[in-house]
Amino acid sequence: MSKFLIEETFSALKEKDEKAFIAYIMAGDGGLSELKNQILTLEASGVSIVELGIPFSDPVADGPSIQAAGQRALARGVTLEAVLEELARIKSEISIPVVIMTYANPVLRLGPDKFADLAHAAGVSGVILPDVPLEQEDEFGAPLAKYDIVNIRFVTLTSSGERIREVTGEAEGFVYAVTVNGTTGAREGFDETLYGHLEHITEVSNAPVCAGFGIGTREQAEAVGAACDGVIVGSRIVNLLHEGKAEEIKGIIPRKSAAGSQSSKNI
Ligand SMILES: O=P(O)(O)OC[C@@H](O)[C@@H](O)c1c[nH]c2ccccc12
Repeated sequence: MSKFLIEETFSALKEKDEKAFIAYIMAGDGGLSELKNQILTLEASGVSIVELGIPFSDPVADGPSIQAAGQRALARGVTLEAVLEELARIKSEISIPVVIMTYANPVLRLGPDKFADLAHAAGVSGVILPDVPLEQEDEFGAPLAKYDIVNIRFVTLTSSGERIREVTGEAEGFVYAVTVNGTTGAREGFDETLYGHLEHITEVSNAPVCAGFGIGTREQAEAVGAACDGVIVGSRIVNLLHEGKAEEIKGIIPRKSAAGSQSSKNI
Protein backbone atom coordinates (compact mmCIF):
# COMPACT_ATOMS: atom_id res chain seq x y z
CA MET A 1 0.00 0.00 0.00
CA SER A 2 1.15 3.50 -0.66
CA LYS A 3 0.06 6.86 -1.99
CA PHE A 4 -1.02 5.00 -5.14
CA LEU A 5 -3.90 3.48 -3.21
CA ILE A 6 -5.04 7.01 -2.31
CA GLU A 7 -4.79 8.05 -5.95
CA GLU A 8 -6.77 5.00 -7.06
CA THR A 9 -9.41 5.75 -4.44
CA PHE A 10 -9.91 9.29 -5.73
CA SER A 11 -9.99 8.21 -9.39
CA ALA A 12 -12.59 5.54 -8.62
CA LEU A 13 -14.72 8.12 -6.78
CA LYS A 14 -14.38 10.59 -9.63
CA GLU A 15 -15.58 7.99 -12.10
CA LYS A 16 -18.68 7.44 -9.98
CA ASP A 17 -19.09 11.20 -9.57
CA GLU A 18 -18.80 10.82 -5.79
CA LYS A 19 -16.88 12.68 -3.12
CA ALA A 20 -14.46 11.16 -0.62
CA PHE A 21 -15.57 10.57 2.96
CA ILE A 22 -12.58 10.35 5.28
CA ALA A 23 -13.21 9.11 8.82
CA TYR A 24 -10.88 9.95 11.69
CA ILE A 25 -10.68 7.48 14.57
CA MET A 26 -8.39 7.35 17.60
CA ALA A 27 -6.31 4.18 17.57
CA GLY A 28 -6.67 2.23 20.79
CA ASP A 29 -9.89 3.90 21.96
CA GLY A 30 -11.72 0.77 23.12
CA GLY A 31 -8.47 -1.20 23.02
CA LEU A 32 -6.10 -1.99 20.16
CA SER A 33 -7.79 -5.38 19.76
CA GLU A 34 -10.83 -3.42 18.50
CA LEU A 35 -8.89 -1.66 15.74
CA LYS A 36 -9.56 -4.24 13.06
CA ASN A 37 -13.28 -4.28 13.79
CA GLN A 38 -13.45 -0.52 13.82
CA ILE A 39 -11.69 -0.14 10.47
CA LEU A 40 -13.77 -2.90 8.86
CA THR A 41 -16.93 -1.23 10.18
CA LEU A 42 -15.88 2.08 8.60
CA GLU A 43 -15.14 0.30 5.35
CA ALA A 44 -18.53 -1.46 5.36
CA SER A 45 -20.24 1.87 6.10
CA GLY A 46 -18.84 3.38 2.90
CA VAL A 47 -15.86 5.31 4.25
CA SER A 48 -13.24 6.01 1.53
CA ILE A 49 -10.10 6.56 3.66
CA VAL A 50 -9.30 6.07 7.36
CA GLU A 51 -7.38 8.77 9.20
CA LEU A 52 -5.95 6.91 12.17
CA GLY A 53 -5.04 9.13 15.11
CA ILE A 54 -2.29 8.14 17.53
CA PRO A 55 -2.86 8.95 21.21
CA PHE A 56 -0.48 11.67 22.36
CA SER A 57 -0.03 13.53 25.65
CA ASP A 58 0.09 17.00 24.10
CA PRO A 59 -2.34 17.04 21.16
CA VAL A 60 -2.33 20.78 20.46
CA ALA A 61 -4.90 20.83 17.67
CA ASP A 62 -7.36 18.23 18.99
CA GLY A 63 -10.79 19.26 20.24
CA PRO A 64 -12.44 17.88 23.40
CA SER A 65 -13.87 14.63 21.91
CA ILE A 66 -10.59 13.66 20.27
CA GLN A 67 -8.60 14.59 23.39
CA ALA A 68 -10.87 12.45 25.56
CA ALA A 69 -10.46 9.52 23.14
CA GLY A 70 -6.70 10.05 23.26
CA GLN A 71 -6.75 9.96 27.06
CA ARG A 72 -8.71 6.69 27.02
CA ALA A 73 -6.22 5.15 24.61
CA LEU A 74 -3.21 6.46 26.56
CA ALA A 75 -4.66 4.95 29.72
CA ARG A 76 -4.48 1.60 27.93
CA GLY A 77 -0.80 2.20 27.17
CA VAL A 78 -1.29 2.52 23.41
CA THR A 79 1.80 3.85 21.58
CA LEU A 80 2.67 4.75 17.99
CA GLU A 81 4.80 1.64 17.67
CA ALA A 82 2.07 -0.64 19.05
CA VAL A 83 -0.47 0.82 16.61
CA LEU A 84 1.83 0.26 13.63
CA GLU A 85 2.52 -3.31 14.76
CA GLU A 86 -1.19 -4.03 15.08
CA LEU A 87 -1.81 -2.52 11.64
CA ALA A 88 0.90 -4.71 10.12
CA ARG A 89 -0.93 -7.73 11.54
CA ILE A 90 -4.33 -6.80 10.12
CA LYS A 91 -3.38 -4.96 6.92
CA SER A 92 -4.23 -7.79 4.54
CA GLU A 93 -7.86 -7.56 5.64
CA ILE A 94 -8.16 -3.81 5.01
CA SER A 95 -8.87 -2.54 1.49
CA ILE A 96 -9.22 1.23 2.01
CA PRO A 97 -6.17 3.50 2.47
CA VAL A 98 -4.99 4.17 6.02
CA VAL A 99 -3.39 7.51 6.83
CA ILE A 100 -1.65 7.96 10.19
CA MET A 101 -2.32 11.22 12.05
CA THR A 102 0.18 12.06 14.74
CA TYR A 103 2.50 14.86 15.84
CA ALA A 104 6.21 15.55 15.26
CA ASN A 105 7.27 14.50 18.76
CA PRO A 106 6.21 10.80 18.68
CA VAL A 107 7.83 10.44 15.25
CA LEU A 108 11.08 12.04 16.44
CA ARG A 109 11.12 9.81 19.51
CA LEU A 110 10.91 6.75 17.27
CA GLY A 111 13.18 8.30 14.66
CA PRO A 112 11.83 9.34 11.23
CA ASP A 113 13.61 6.41 9.52
CA LYS A 114 12.26 3.77 11.88
CA PHE A 115 8.84 5.39 11.68
CA ALA A 116 8.94 5.11 7.90
CA ASP A 117 10.03 1.45 8.06
CA LEU A 118 7.22 0.56 10.47
CA ALA A 119 4.64 2.59 8.52
CA HIS A 120 5.65 0.79 5.34
CA ALA A 121 5.41 -2.61 7.06
CA ALA A 122 1.98 -1.56 8.34
CA GLY A 123 0.71 -0.82 4.83
CA VAL A 124 0.20 2.87 5.56
CA SER A 125 -0.55 5.11 2.54
CA GLY A 126 0.01 8.54 4.05
CA VAL A 127 0.91 10.51 7.14
CA ILE A 128 -0.57 13.70 8.61
CA LEU A 129 1.60 15.74 10.97
CA PRO A 130 -0.33 18.92 11.83
CA ASP A 131 2.54 20.54 13.72
CA VAL A 132 5.12 20.09 10.95
CA PRO A 133 5.11 23.07 8.58
CA LEU A 134 6.02 22.78 4.92
CA GLU A 135 9.48 24.18 5.70
CA GLN A 136 10.28 21.15 7.90
CA GLU A 137 8.53 18.59 5.77
CA ASP A 138 11.67 16.98 4.37
CA GLU A 139 12.99 15.67 7.66
CA PHE A 140 9.81 13.60 8.05
CA GLY A 141 8.76 13.25 4.45
CA ALA A 142 11.98 12.05 2.83
CA PRO A 143 12.19 8.67 4.64
CA LEU A 144 8.48 8.13 3.93
CA ALA A 145 8.85 9.08 0.26
CA LYS A 146 11.26 6.16 -0.20
CA TYR A 147 8.22 3.92 0.32
CA ASP A 148 5.83 6.15 -1.63
CA ILE A 149 4.07 7.09 1.58
CA VAL A 150 2.76 10.60 1.18
CA ASN A 151 2.90 13.49 3.62
CA ILE A 152 -0.53 15.15 3.66
CA ARG A 153 -0.35 18.94 3.67
CA PHE A 154 -2.67 21.48 5.31
CA VAL A 155 -4.18 24.73 4.18
CA THR A 156 -6.28 26.94 6.42
CA LEU A 157 -8.85 29.69 5.99
CA THR A 158 -6.15 32.23 6.71
CA SER A 159 -3.60 30.91 4.18
CA SER A 160 -2.65 33.58 1.66
CA GLY A 161 -3.04 32.98 -2.06
CA GLU A 162 0.70 32.54 -2.35
CA ARG A 163 0.82 30.08 0.55
CA ILE A 164 -2.04 28.08 -0.97
CA ARG A 165 -0.14 27.75 -4.25
CA GLU A 166 3.02 26.78 -2.38
CA VAL A 167 1.28 24.09 -0.33
CA THR A 168 -0.95 22.66 -3.04
CA GLY A 169 1.26 23.04 -6.12
CA GLU A 170 3.15 19.78 -5.69
CA ALA A 171 0.87 18.21 -3.11
CA GLU A 172 0.24 14.48 -3.32
CA GLY A 173 -2.39 12.17 -1.85
CA PHE A 174 -4.84 14.87 -0.84
CA VAL A 175 -4.72 18.31 0.72
CA TYR A 176 -6.34 18.82 4.14
CA ALA A 177 -8.31 22.07 4.08
CA VAL A 178 -9.21 23.25 7.57
CA THR A 179 -12.72 24.74 7.55
CA VAL A 180 -12.55 26.76 10.76
CA ASN A 181 -10.02 28.58 12.86
CA GLY A 182 -9.57 26.75 16.15
CA THR A 183 -9.62 23.16 17.31
CA THR A 184 -11.58 20.17 16.06
CA GLY A 185 -15.15 19.42 17.07
CA ALA A 186 -18.73 19.88 15.93
CA ARG A 187 -19.88 23.33 14.84
CA GLU A 188 -23.28 24.90 14.25
CA GLY A 189 -22.38 26.31 10.89
CA PHE A 190 -19.62 27.59 8.67
CA ASP A 191 -18.55 30.99 7.49
CA GLU A 192 -20.23 31.85 4.18
CA THR A 193 -16.84 32.49 2.59
CA LEU A 194 -15.81 28.87 3.18
CA TYR A 195 -17.32 27.48 -0.01
CA GLY A 196 -15.65 29.93 -2.37
CA HIS A 197 -12.39 29.46 -0.52
CA LEU A 198 -12.59 25.68 -0.93
CA GLU A 199 -13.48 25.97 -4.62
CA HIS A 200 -10.41 28.16 -5.13
CA ILE A 201 -8.06 25.75 -3.33
CA THR A 202 -9.50 22.81 -5.27
CA GLU A 203 -8.92 24.64 -8.53
CA VAL A 204 -5.25 25.43 -7.91
CA SER A 205 -4.34 22.20 -6.13
CA ASN A 206 -2.36 19.42 -7.78
CA ALA A 207 -4.00 16.85 -5.46
CA PRO A 208 -7.65 16.37 -4.42
CA VAL A 209 -8.77 18.69 -1.61
CA CYS A 210 -10.71 17.38 1.40
CA ALA A 211 -12.16 19.65 4.06
CA GLY A 212 -12.30 18.86 7.75
CA PHE A 213 -13.11 20.35 11.19
CA GLY A 214 -16.63 20.74 12.49
CA ILE A 215 -18.43 18.44 10.05
CA GLY A 216 -20.78 16.15 11.95
CA THR A 217 -23.92 15.61 9.86
CA ARG A 218 -24.76 14.30 6.40
CA GLU A 219 -26.13 17.72 5.42
CA GLN A 220 -22.86 19.41 6.35
CA ALA A 221 -20.86 16.70 4.59
CA GLU A 222 -22.89 17.24 1.41
CA ALA A 223 -22.67 21.02 1.51
CA VAL A 224 -18.94 21.18 2.20
CA GLY A 225 -18.15 18.25 -0.10
CA ALA A 226 -19.88 20.02 -2.99
CA ALA A 227 -17.19 22.73 -2.90
CA CYS A 228 -14.18 20.36 -2.94
CA ASP A 229 -13.26 16.67 -3.40
CA GLY A 230 -14.40 15.28 -0.06
CA VAL A 231 -14.78 15.73 3.68
CA ILE A 232 -13.07 14.56 6.86
CA VAL A 233 -15.18 13.75 9.92
CA GLY A 234 -13.52 13.11 13.29
CA SER A 235 -15.25 14.00 16.56
CA ARG A 236 -18.70 12.72 15.56
CA ILE A 237 -17.29 9.35 14.52
CA VAL A 238 -15.07 9.06 17.59
CA ASN A 239 -18.12 9.74 19.78
CA LEU A 240 -20.35 7.25 17.94
CA LEU A 241 -17.75 4.48 18.25
CA HIS A 242 -17.25 5.26 21.94
CA GLU A 243 -21.01 5.16 22.56
CA GLY A 244 -21.36 1.83 20.77
CA LYS A 245 -23.41 3.40 17.96
CA ALA A 246 -21.21 2.42 15.02
CA GLU A 247 -24.28 1.62 12.92
CA GLU A 248 -25.09 5.35 12.84
CA ILE A 249 -21.88 6.18 10.96
CA LYS A 250 -23.42 5.41 7.57
CA GLY A 251 -26.04 8.04 8.33
CA ILE A 252 -23.39 10.78 8.11
CA ILE A 253 -22.05 9.68 4.74
CA PRO A 254 -23.66 11.38 1.75
CA ARG A 255 -25.61 8.69 -0.13
CA LYS A 256 -24.10 9.88 -3.32
CA SER A 257 -21.79 12.70 -2.40
CA ALA A 258 -22.22 14.42 -5.74
CA ALA A 259 -25.75 15.13 -4.52
CA GLY A 260 -24.34 17.94 -2.34
CA SER A 261 -26.37 20.61 -4.05
CA GLN A 262 -26.05 24.36 -4.23
CA SER A 263 -29.30 24.66 -2.30
CA SER A 264 -27.84 23.05 0.81
CA LYS A 265 -24.95 25.50 0.96
CA ASN A 266 -26.33 27.51 3.86
CA ILE A 267 -26.07 24.66 6.33
O1 LIG B 1 -13.21 16.35 14.78
P1 LIG B 1 -13.65 17.08 13.59
O2 LIG B 1 -14.10 18.46 13.91
O3 LIG B 1 -14.63 16.31 12.78
O4 LIG B 1 -12.35 17.33 12.66
C1 LIG B 1 -11.53 16.27 12.15
C2 LIG B 1 -10.32 16.11 13.00
O5 LIG B 1 -10.73 15.76 14.30
C3 LIG B 1 -9.21 15.19 12.59
O6 LIG B 1 -8.86 15.28 11.27
C4 LIG B 1 -8.06 15.55 13.50
C5 LIG B 1 -7.87 15.05 14.74
N1 LIG B 1 -6.83 15.67 15.34
C6 LIG B 1 -6.35 16.61 14.51
C7 LIG B 1 -5.31 17.53 14.69
C8 LIG B 1 -5.06 18.40 13.67
C9 LIG B 1 -5.77 18.34 12.50
C10 LIG B 1 -6.81 17.43 12.30
C11 LIG B 1 -7.11 16.57 13.33
